[in-house]
Amino acid sequence: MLGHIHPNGWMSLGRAPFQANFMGNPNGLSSAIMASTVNIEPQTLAQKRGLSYANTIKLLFDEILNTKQPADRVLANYFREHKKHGSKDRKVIRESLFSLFRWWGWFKATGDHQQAPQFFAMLSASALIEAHPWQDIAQAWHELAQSTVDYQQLQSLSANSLTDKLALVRQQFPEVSFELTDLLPEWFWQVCPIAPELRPNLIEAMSSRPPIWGRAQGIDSQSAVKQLQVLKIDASLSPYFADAINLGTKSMNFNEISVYKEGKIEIQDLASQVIGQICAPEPWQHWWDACSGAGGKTLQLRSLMQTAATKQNPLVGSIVSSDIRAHALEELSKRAQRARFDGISIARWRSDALPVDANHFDGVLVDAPCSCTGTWRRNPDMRWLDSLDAVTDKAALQLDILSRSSKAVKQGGSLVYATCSLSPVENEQVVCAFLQQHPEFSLVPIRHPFTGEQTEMLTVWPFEANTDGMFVARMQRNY
Ligand SMILES: C[S@@+](CC[C@H](N)C(=O)[O-])C[C@H]1O[C@@H](n2cnc3c(N)ncnc32)[C@H](O)[C@@H]1O
Repeated sequence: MLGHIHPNGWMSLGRAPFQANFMGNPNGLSSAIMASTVNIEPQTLAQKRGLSYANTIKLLFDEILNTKQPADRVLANYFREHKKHGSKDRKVIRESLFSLFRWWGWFKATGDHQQAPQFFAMLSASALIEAHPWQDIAQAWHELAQSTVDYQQLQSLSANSLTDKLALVRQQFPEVSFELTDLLPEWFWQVCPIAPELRPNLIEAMSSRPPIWGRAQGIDSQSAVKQLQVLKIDASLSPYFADAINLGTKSMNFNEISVYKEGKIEIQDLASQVIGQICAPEPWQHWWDACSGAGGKTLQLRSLMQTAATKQNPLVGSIVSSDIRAHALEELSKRAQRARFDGISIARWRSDALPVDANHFDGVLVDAPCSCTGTWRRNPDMRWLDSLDAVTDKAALQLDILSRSSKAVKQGGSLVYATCSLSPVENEQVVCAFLQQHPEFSLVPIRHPFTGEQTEMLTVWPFEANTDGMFVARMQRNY
């Protein structure tokens, strides 16, 4: 039986000139996509491999766009079901897929990606823009795209800065007009009114991956860095916080790293570490992490308390961690055990009623659920899967969680509100609405740890120290 050839060049399975090797049965993915292959006869080994990769990436790319499920999740499911992909295959598939989303703001203007040559052109452009090491595959994609643009010439262009990348994409698709602002969705600019002169910095940061940031706990950061360097991990100290460690940009399996397995380092973005630093808990204080999730900030708070403890100022304080998700709290317990932290207890939110005592805590941290626009650098697909609602639909919940949690703060205590959103809708506006309804609280000025600037509410921009984006405001209960 002959396969059905679509006019766009992708072809349902059957007898095809070349049938891409799907390397297994992609259970859970849409069968229409699963069946797609391409009606192009590859000539070289690189083209055959390029075609095979392209089919897998196309299948995943469409699945993510169609179902709006995060790329990370779709990819994890796919690899769980397709064990025969080696680590190199996984890397090419993963990095290429993420690149497509990172540059989708440009690529979507280049034509219909359902057309096979168009999809190959996007893949080769993304590999060139990001200078991926598999240039033989990138060249094969360029050949399969049947582009008339000279590949060697494209390859000779620099791709270091975002302006270089823009020049490169303009060369590859001379008939299309591209702008830097296209790289983030139009609706984002409506809810993130950053000063126009800072826009290019923000776009550049959002179009690249930040390094992996870690935090030393119960170990001196210098000795943690040394142990990591022995394992050939590109680790270095950060100029901002004594416990922060830059782990470089290469992905690694932390479960093979002893300092991690022993709980001596935790993975935590540097912007997220700002929140614990702003909380600055004293060893004798009692803190409540009201939206603790799996405990990234609980562990940081405990570590900071431990580090600050002295004979005169002993570690007698505690942390209570709460979330609505039981599974996240279980994960938190495991992480606390791994770090051998005591003084942390769990109180799950089971209803709107406070799961802890009112008027009790020296400090309450509300790391509220939000749109997560500040983490788009690590999840470039989310900017295209979400819409304006992702930013505008949570303000009422955020204000509600903040108001309910504030009841646990004792007089003279601190209330810290944080999000990983870059929008005032989820940040300043929520804090202002809260302060209007709660005159017993007032803002406490804070110092930006990266810029030194004094401010009342702080947005950590991804371009300041190569991090995610975060927001934080610290308040005090006066009566
Ligand atoms: C930004 S995440 C917290 C991340 C965490 N603090 C960390 O550092 O890893 C927000 C958390 O709020 C929780 N959450 C959502 N709705 C909530 C609610 N109504 N009350 C309490 N927590 C809620 C979510 O389950 C999620 O874990």
